[in-house]
Amino acid sequence: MRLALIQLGYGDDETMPARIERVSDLVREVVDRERPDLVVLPELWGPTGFDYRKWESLAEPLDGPWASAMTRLAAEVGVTLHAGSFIERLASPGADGRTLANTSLVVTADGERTAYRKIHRFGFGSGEPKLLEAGDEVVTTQIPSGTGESVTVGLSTCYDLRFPELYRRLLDDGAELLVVPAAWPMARVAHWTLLGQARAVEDQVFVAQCNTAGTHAGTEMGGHSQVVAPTGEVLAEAGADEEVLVVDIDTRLVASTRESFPVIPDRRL
Ligand SMILES: O=C(O)CCC(=O)C(=O)O
Repeated sequence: MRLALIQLGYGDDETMPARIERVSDLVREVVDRERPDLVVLPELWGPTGFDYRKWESLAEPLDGPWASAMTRLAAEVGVTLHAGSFIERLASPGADGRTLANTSLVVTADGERTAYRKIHRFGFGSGEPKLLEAGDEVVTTQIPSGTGESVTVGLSTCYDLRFPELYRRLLDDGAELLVVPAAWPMARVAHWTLLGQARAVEDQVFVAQCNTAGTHAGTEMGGHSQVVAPTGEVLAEAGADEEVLVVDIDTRLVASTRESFPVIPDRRL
């Protein structure tokens, strides 16, 4: 299965429609050149990651312009697209009384869509916890692997990576590949790479982490997207700038790693 991770860089002066155009062209180019089975984009790249002052005005429902553009793009280029996340406007207030969520979206070429609402909100009281509703559903989805079989993909977003119990739930739900879009700052990028490798080793799964590059809202993003094998081997790692990573993974390695080093059955719950 071939993965393409687009580690997008941006600043403060690009509008959301202009960025959607630019990203669509990047997706078209990589699909044309590399024929991946899955393309991954970062967290909140449309409404500008950390710039939460823009979120209210750029929020939209699941059938809004961003999600519709991503659905059309996946169909046009014939690929499964993990479009990263956007600010979703919910139909009614959730348990915390908020009407916005940080929602990831996976779209297949034939228009099947899976949404995941970020469970762990980042911001220590401000930003996400103040503005967004938390997701309460652990989500996996089946995507075509390119060999005629399907792969179970576990969904999570950025700060979720610090909470291993979520990934145990995804493991128990059959995840073979964990995809993590992010807007993770440079200041803690060492945690980003370390935690991704830890999740791969402890759950014996592939981990594909797609971060943001550039500086926006005064925060330098960390880049260093990576793909990690169930053995812990880092198969590819990006630098700090905008970059596209293309990596072939053999999903049979999940079963063979678990068979040759059967640590998971030794869990004591
Ligand atoms: O946990 C971190 O250090 C960064 C998390 C983050 O930036 C996010 O979830 O948006």
